[in-house]
Amino acid sequence: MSLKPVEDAMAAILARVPPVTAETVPLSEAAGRVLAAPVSASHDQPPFDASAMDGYALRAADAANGAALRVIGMSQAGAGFEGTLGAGEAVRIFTGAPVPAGADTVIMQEEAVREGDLVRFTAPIRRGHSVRLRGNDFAVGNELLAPGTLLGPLQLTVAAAANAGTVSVARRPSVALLATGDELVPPGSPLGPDQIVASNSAGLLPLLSPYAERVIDHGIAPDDRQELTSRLAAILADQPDLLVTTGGASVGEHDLVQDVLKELGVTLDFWRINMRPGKPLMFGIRGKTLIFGLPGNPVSAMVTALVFIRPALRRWLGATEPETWRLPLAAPTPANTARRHFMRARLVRTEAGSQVLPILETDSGHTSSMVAADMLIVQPENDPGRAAGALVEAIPISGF
Ligand SMILES: Nc1nc2c(c(=O)[nH]1)N[C@H]1C(S)=C(S)[C@@H](COP(=O)(O)OP(=O)(O)OC[C@H]3O[C@@H](n4cnc5c(N)ncnc54)[C@H](O)[C@@H]3O)O[C@H]1N2
Ligand code: MOO
Repeated sequence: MSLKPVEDAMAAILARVPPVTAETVPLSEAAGRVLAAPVSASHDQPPFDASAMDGYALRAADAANGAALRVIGMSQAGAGFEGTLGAGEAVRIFTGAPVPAGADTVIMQEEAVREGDLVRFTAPIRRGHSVRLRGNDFAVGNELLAPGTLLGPLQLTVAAAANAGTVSVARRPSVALLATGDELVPPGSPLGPDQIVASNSAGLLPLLSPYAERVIDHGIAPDDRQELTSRLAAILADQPDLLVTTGGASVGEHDLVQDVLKELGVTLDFWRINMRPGKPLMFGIRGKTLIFGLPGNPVSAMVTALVFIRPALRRWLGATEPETWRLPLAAPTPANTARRHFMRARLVRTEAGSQVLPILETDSGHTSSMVAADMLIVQPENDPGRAAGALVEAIPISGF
């Protein structure tokens, strides 16, 4: 069977992702969610002309030639001056307080000399200075946050300033994980002969959680047709939005996942991708459940999850797909094979700026080389290898 190009596999997966559905959540629970509808301003911000400094509000023309002004009252944040400021008058004012009617300028107190009821200014008066005009931040009706925006600390601050008590966000999918393999034991178990510690789900769970309503780890199923069938049938009966299996994806007699999934009614879209690591990725669908059968090798499982599942989940949430990075190589890359290589790499700081350092380990079972990796260099099919300094495409591993 020929290998499917990475782009075709991605397109086939994205075509199966359902349209965004929205739900309303309180702002206090919206961190990490993706907006499904815009957040627009329901009031002007600031809602009134406000002072940017502690000092005095006045009419610039009155104090232009060093004249003393009479202080007739006070304007505090939350309790503005009621009257209108007239010729030759000033109002003591504090940061955030409404600028009184009649005033056009605020002078900070460091540039003022107070003598009883009078105040004079020691610096040139600049009309309009230190006044935040009503609506200068945003005005009623302005769209402040677009659908697809990930709500982080800065975005939530703006949403709160816009007086949004609730926001409309994308419903998140439920995800089920299942590791397969007779040799696997959970982390922390005594290791018997021929056994391997199951590590894939430990990484997939935190990788997928930011996008998911919940990720349920269903543990380990053995390479036994009957047992695997009943475990997968039980998981599919719950109709998770996504089922992610690892292992058993290849061609050996014990690689049963594909057969069992088919028997359980999964329509297989494809199997085997023109990439390394991760060639034996399976993708299929059953009812509303999208099924990703990841290879068992831990690096392959991580890479296929980063390259395919993460963009699928971003699409699910309507989140803006980030651009890949283009960075200069900190060291040369070797020639590639005919399969696209997602090469472990590390972002390094040099005097010339940020660069990406390839990690030359290519064994897809080699987990310790992943520790230093925070990027994947995307090396094209048949790439002849590049010299240090050449610009290459890279995908950051962390981040949404
Ligand atoms: N004759 C061929 N053999 C293989 C091919 C091939 O095309 N022809 N492809 C190779 C490639 S590429 C990969 S990748 C692997 C994928 O194999 P499977 O998905 O069937 O994975 P397993 O055989 O079950 O396991 C592979 C490896 O990973 C370990 N493993 C499995 N699950 C876990 C887990 N949850 N945590 C940690 N480690 C895990 C397992 O013990 C094996 O060492 O197939 C090649 N073979
Ligand atoms: O495609 Mo496999 O992941 O190279 O070992």
